[in-house]
Amino acid sequence: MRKRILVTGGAGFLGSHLVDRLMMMGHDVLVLDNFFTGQKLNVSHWIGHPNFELVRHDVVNPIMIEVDQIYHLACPASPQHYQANQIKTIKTNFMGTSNMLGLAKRTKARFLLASTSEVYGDPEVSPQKETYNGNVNQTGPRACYDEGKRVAETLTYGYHYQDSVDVRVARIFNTYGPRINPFDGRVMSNFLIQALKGQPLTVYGDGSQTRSFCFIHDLIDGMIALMNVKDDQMVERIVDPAHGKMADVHLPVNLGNSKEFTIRQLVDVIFEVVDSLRQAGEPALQHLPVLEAEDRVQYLPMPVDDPRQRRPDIERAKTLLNWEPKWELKDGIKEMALYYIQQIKTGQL
Ligand SMILES: O=C(O)[C@H]1O[C@H](OP(=O)(O)OP(=O)(O)OC[C@H]2O[C@@H](n3ccc(=O)[nH]c3=O)[C@H](O)[C@@H]2O)[C@H](O)[C@@H](O)[C@@H]1O
Repeated sequence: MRKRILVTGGAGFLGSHLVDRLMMMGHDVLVLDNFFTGQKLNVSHWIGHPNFELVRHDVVNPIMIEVDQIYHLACPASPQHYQANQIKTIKTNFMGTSNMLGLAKRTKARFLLASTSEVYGDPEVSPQKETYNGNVNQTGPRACYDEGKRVAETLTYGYHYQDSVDVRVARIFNTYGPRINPFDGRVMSNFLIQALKGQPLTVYGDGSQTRSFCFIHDLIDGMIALMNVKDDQMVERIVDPAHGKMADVHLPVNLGNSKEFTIRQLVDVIFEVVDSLRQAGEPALQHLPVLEAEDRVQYLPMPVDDPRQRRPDIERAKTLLNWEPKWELKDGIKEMALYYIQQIKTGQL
């Protein structure tokens, strides 16, 4: 059924892929973005389409519109970007989420919060289940994002229990793919650009920290499935971590790939992909330098509070949504490399 769907942060990396899919499903899509990290170019192919609307708007300010569903993604996601203006990051998560939940309440729209694995902080358990309450440093440099998303979750459940807003919370783990800004600062874009340009890969710490990388198309499948699953299925009868007794709990859902890699292992996969593209004769790479094996990695200090390990337990998503990631890391990295190669060819990089 055709719906009117709002995507906040819809010109960003995740948002624009979500918009593509919703548009292709035939929905009316309204994008709000303040273009702090989002880019018009990510959605420019929809401009002029009768089902599509793009509005420059900061979710910190309320907006009055009529919608059936809200995907609330607006917030810078790269540690470099969200730490650049910590107050703004907290405001975006607190005030922005409050405004969008107010809108959901008024319009009776279903609301999906794009939360994050960062709510688990530097986890002491692996893999991380939705019932794990996390280990977050609330005064550290990442707190603006981690605590911001935690309070966004709290607000979401507040509106659910108090005002019966139909909500879903997706805890999104590291996601990668085409359209991540090459200067985003996160590991996948940094490493790929460096490998393509023949620069040393900047490994923070000794590279033994782990992450689990989900390809964008898998993630979007999961988000849409979560938005459209029946409300009564969201509730699970479990031992409630809040008081240790059996209770019906409306839980968030981890969305991510459960295959875990050390950052050193990621370096190897990146080189495997880029070297094979070079060997296949990719013309854009022929004039770029290639480093000797011993010069290919540069070790830099570990950022403060950088989580040592991260891997989602996705059993809940598998059962509830009949969903699991399909893309292999190597294949996803190749797609992303081809996207940057196109930018190199057109002189944008
Ligand atoms: O995706 C998630 O679950 C969340 O985690 C990410 O944070 P982080 O995992 O630290 O993302 P990156 O900046 O990509 O770093 C991943 C790992 O690679 C390392 N890294 C990063 C960049 C680099 O050049 N070199 C490097 O070794 C970092 O120290 C970290 O251990 C981002 O904060 C969010 O996009 C997101 O909500």
